[in-house]
Amino acid sequence: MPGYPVGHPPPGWPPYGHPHVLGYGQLDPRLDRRSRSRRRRKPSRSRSRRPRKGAARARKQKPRPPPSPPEKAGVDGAWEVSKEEKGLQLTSELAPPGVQWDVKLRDVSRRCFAAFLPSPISDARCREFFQKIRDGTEWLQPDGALGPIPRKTSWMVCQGCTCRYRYGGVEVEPVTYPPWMIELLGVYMPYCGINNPSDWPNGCNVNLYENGSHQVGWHSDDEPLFQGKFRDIRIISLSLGQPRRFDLKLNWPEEGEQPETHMSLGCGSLCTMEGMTQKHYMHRVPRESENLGPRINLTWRWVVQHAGSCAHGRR
Ligand SMILES: O=C(O)CCC(=O)C(=O)O
Ligand SMILES: [Fe+2]
Repeated sequence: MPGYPVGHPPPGWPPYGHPHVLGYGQLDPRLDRRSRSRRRRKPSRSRSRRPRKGAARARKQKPRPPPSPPEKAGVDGAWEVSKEEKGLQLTSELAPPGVQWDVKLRDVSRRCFAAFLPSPISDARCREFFQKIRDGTEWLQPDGALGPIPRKTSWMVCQGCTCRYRYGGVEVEPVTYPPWMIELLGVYMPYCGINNPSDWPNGCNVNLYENGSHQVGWHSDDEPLFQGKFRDIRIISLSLGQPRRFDLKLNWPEEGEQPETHMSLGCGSLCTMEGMTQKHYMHRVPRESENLGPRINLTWRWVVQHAGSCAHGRR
């Protein structure tokens, strides 16, 4: 698909592997900004480099404002070269006729886009998926700098990928896509114009927000695995359960620009972040009133820079 990096599943796709949860963690979101691209500190000699099974490893991190703005690369003062020049096609353009994506963020100068699709499936089906995921995931709630992170989480990958997810001083072991993930991808990818399983996302961050106090602070999904600071990428997010607010914020707003974009992500809805959004924007799910019900969110991504030790990296 022009403009999009895609995963390359191994022979034997789709994977019906056994869930294999080893560990996961992330920076304490009470710091309210979770930049995941910080340099890692040297590991202390007395500690093993590998996280122990079933647990995540976290180190103290200090919040840091975004670095100074990058140089502009486009013409006539544009931040980036144009979408047309790059051949970037948006989900709203790739989706089949009749599927009405609402492009909520259209930042042409930065080649950043975010779109929303209300639930295309029935409430009953959404509830079924919610239960399958809630009961079929070994949820982890690792410690951040100030205690347990305020949500539960898992990092899932297509069969054969062994890439850990490292961000915010935390290293997370991968879990192979369980059968319900394959089912979900089969239902939702066609709404995004992705019809061939070999083009499906090969990684997914799964979060469980048990109530309104669960949240994720400002961050961007800019880890080297996805290369979102350097090229167009697409992240597709599915929300199930309690509707929650989702905010996007410009890193380097210019005079007169609206710095924030807000959405409400309801049960069964999809939301995308496309192009260079992980370079120019941060996003978050803010804390709300405690008595809100549970929500599950899946953010599908394409791992394009596999670890040297990963079989996918060696092919
Ligand atoms: O829950 C959401 O909608 C966003 C989750 C997120 O930003 C992430 O997993 O990186
Ligand atoms: Fe994110």
